[in-house]
Amino acid sequence: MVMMLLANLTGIVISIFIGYIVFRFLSKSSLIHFLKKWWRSLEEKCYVYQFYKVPKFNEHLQENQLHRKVYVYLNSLPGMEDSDFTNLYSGNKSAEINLVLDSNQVVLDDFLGARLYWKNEETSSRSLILKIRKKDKRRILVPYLQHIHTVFDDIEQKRKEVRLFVNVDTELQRNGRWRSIPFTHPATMDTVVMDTDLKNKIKSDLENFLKSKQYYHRLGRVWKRSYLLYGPSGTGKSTFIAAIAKFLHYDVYEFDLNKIADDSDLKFLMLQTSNKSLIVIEDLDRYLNAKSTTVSFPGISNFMDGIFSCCGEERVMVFTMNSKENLDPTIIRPGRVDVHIHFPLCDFSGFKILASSHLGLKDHKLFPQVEEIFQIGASLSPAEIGEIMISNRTSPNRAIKTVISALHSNNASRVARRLSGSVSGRGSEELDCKSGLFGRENTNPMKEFKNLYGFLRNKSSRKASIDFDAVERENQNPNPNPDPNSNSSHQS
Ligand SMILES: Nc1ncnc2c1ncn2[C@@H]1O[C@H](COP(=O)(O)OP(=O)(O)OP(=O)(O)O)[C@@H](O)[C@H]1O
Ligand SMILES: [Mg+2]
Repeated sequence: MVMMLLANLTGIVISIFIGYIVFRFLSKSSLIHFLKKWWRSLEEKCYVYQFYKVPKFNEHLQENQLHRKVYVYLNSLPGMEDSDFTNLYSGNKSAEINLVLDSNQVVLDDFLGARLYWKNEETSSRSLILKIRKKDKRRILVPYLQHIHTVFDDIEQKRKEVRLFVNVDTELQRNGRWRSIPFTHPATMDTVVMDTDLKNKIKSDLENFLKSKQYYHRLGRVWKRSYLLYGPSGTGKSTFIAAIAKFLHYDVYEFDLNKIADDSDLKFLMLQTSNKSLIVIEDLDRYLNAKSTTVSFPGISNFMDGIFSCCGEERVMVFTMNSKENLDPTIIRPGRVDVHIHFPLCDFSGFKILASSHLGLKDHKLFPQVEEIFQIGASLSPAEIGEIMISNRTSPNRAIKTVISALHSNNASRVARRLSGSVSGRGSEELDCKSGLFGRENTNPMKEFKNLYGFLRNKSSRKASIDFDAVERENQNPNPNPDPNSNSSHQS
């Protein structure tokens, strides 16, 4: 009995083993590929198909834009990589390789549960032929073509060179008021030192904005999103603007308010900006707090509200400030500024990120000493710490020692000022923040947020903060017909 059981068991184990070997052989050999192909062609024979032709040229021999869009779309499909045969071309950037359809190549695509077949017919008249099951046609054809348009727009946007536009004086306007150069700033979202959660929140906020066209239109709102970056000098605000531009592949229009004659000039310049662009005003606080201003307060408010953008949309506005205090709070009210992002001076975790990126150090025997001095309140801006590390990059030991002594002297002058009472006035504290010598120990972010919206979402006074208050409110009063593409719930 036992012998029989053992024999059966051995038989089962041997059959499993043989089955496994056969399966491995089939999956590695071309047989499985042929079986799949045979099954697919059998399946195809069971359905009735509809064909659509997208010719490369129209009857006037002009290029059919739809052909171009579909062609670009097809070349981007993951199915291209699985094709039996395709062309490889080098791209514009070095080391970039593109997969390009070959003549008569067939590519498969899936959309909303339907399978679509495209053939690149390069006979006398070059065309792309779409084959689609008749039963799926009515359901998916229109959304599928819209999907191709959207993907094409995205690809084009990513390919195009990002440019930086700056406005010139009214006297120099013979060639237009905007001058542009390629925007080659090396900063990216990865290189900016910032709390990782906060960075991810900002990235998904930007991505959601891009997907929310219908939602904004249904609400009758200008499709724009405004960010306020505030914090002491050298904390990465301008660098972050470059990172946003790269992330979105948007051109940057930097408005220099000092070169703008009046409100209507500001309006004129705004009308000359293009869609899908980043509108930037740096140091807005300094301009608003200055005595002589050519552009009025309502002029700037209207600009921030986006009501000037009568003819364009999809704009991201970014304003930078060293401090939100001393400002008329209406200038940064929700709707006018959607997201507030604080750029703090360095803390120990920021220091560690800088040490890792600038010196390649994950840990060091002097780190506990650095942590200790951060804990007693000393601080420097990422710009200052980064600079010390760059100039001492050949000797990480020396770099950290220099950071420690810079932190010590920062702490000593901070204590001396406190004793002499000179930090009691907020104005002088701002000045110190600009030179990067002082922390924000007197600036309570909780108070700032409460003052503005009666609301706080800040992990610690040293950590960068983001205020999604406006979005929260949208979530609390959701639109009865929310846009399926719009997703702001992640921000809560
Ligand atoms: N958070 C950061 N991440 C990465 N680099 C930073 C950061 N902060 C500062 N730096 C570096 O310090 C230098 C100055 O930064 P940046 O000009 O962005 O500061 P800022 O906040 O705009 O200052 P300001 O208020 O004076 O305009 C840049 O070279 C940048 O690379
Ligand atoms: Mg700056």
